[in-house]
Amino acid sequence: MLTRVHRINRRLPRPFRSFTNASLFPHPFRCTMPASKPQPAAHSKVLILGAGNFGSCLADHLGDSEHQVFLWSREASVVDYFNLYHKNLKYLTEHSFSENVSAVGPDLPDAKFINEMDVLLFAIPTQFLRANLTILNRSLKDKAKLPLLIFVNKGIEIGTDALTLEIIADTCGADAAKAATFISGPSFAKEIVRRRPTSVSVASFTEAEADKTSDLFHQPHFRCYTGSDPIGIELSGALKNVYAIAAGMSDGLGFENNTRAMIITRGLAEMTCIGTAYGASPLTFLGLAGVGDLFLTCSSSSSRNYTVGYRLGQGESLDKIISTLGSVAEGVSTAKGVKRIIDKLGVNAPIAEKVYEVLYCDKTTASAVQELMELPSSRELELPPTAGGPARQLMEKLGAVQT
Ligand SMILES: NC(=O)c1ccc[n+]([C@@H]2O[C@H](COP(=O)([O-])OP(=O)(O)OC[C@H]3O[C@@H](n4cnc5c(N)ncnc54)[C@H](O)[C@@H]3O)[C@@H](O)[C@H]2O)c1
Ligand SMILES: O=P(O)(O)OC[C@H](O)CO
Repeated sequence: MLTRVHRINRRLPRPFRSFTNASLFPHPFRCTMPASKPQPAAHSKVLILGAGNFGSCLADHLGDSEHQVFLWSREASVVDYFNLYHKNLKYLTEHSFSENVSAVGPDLPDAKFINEMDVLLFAIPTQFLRANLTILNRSLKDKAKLPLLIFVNKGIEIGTDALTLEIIADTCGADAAKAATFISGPSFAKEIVRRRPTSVSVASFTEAEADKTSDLFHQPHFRCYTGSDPIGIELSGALKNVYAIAAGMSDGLGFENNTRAMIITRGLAEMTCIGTAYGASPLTFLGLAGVGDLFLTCSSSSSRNYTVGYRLGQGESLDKIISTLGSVAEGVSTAKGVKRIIDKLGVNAPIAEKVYEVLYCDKTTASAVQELMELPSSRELELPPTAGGPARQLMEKLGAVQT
């Protein structure tokens, strides 16, 4: 049954198989050649780095699809407990994991182990990715035969304002970044382990790599839609976290449905303007990773970013919220990078600005909302006239040739 779904997908004409913006918004950097070693038809060996909520749920999903999955945790207690009970000591604690998943760690696996893998999947929060990739790169000797590289984090690095593509290029080289694939979209871990119908965007500059990732993950309860705008997909995932904080703040202050709908819709307009000025396709923000994930996280207390905002709106301090959340809320650190990016691009993004001011400039949530509501009237939808500076710089760093 599952294999049949894959076959049907592969037979469809290309326009129906994948969402690609190439004709409308030609990305001059698309690569068509496969870059990672050939993937086995079944029983791939997958190393998932990061045994938090999302790494664990994806390990379970791939284990259920008969892949051989190794889940790396940097905590010895999590590794031992998992291998004894097939449960995660800290995250999704009620769930019994697939027998095809075993835990490894706390040290990062050695070069021999890494090179036996068909797939490396990174589910590490953005701020810790650079350090881990730097160590791991020492094991990736043969750059012509890399494992398939998949990234699921949704954030912007503090200090550098780097997207994950740039972190990969800095640590593992331009070819690894061009081959990297990104999964993003409305996907709460706790629903994926219960096999609730879910869909995600999968993007890479290298079409064949996005197809491989889609093939690996696609199941009747977990649909993948491929695309070729990884910059837009990355920005979507990072930015929606900031707007989820704003929506949570509004609810925490006691505002109701009209206000949340306003934040979601104006948030989408801001995200699209920021992305377009950055050099992404505006259409990407209408996909699962954009508006899909924005809807999800702005309207559910299951979202950690929404929860941070809600508790701020209720009057709790950021320090207390972070120290008791028990899990990462990427929007808190990402708000810093977003503020610098919008300043540099000269994009009007008042909601993102106010979130930054509440988090880092001691502005109260009530005055942030009041200031937003007192802004003069403006045109509703206007994309920035110039596009692409940061994306062009990033692609120059990748040494990507025009095709
Ligand atoms: N939870 C979700 O539903 C979900 C869905 C999609 C994407 N994501 C994204 O996936 C990423 C991970 O999120 P999560 O929900 O698994 O977070 P989490 O808070 O549940 O887990 C974080 C994991 O990172 C590990 N970690 C912390 N510091 C580390 C370090 N210095 N080096 C290596 N590992 C370290 C922790 O041990 C833990 O295993 C985030 O970018 C998040 O935005 C999460
Ligand atoms: O809990 P959040 O806010 O980090 O959201 C998790 C995922 O990004 C939802 O797609």
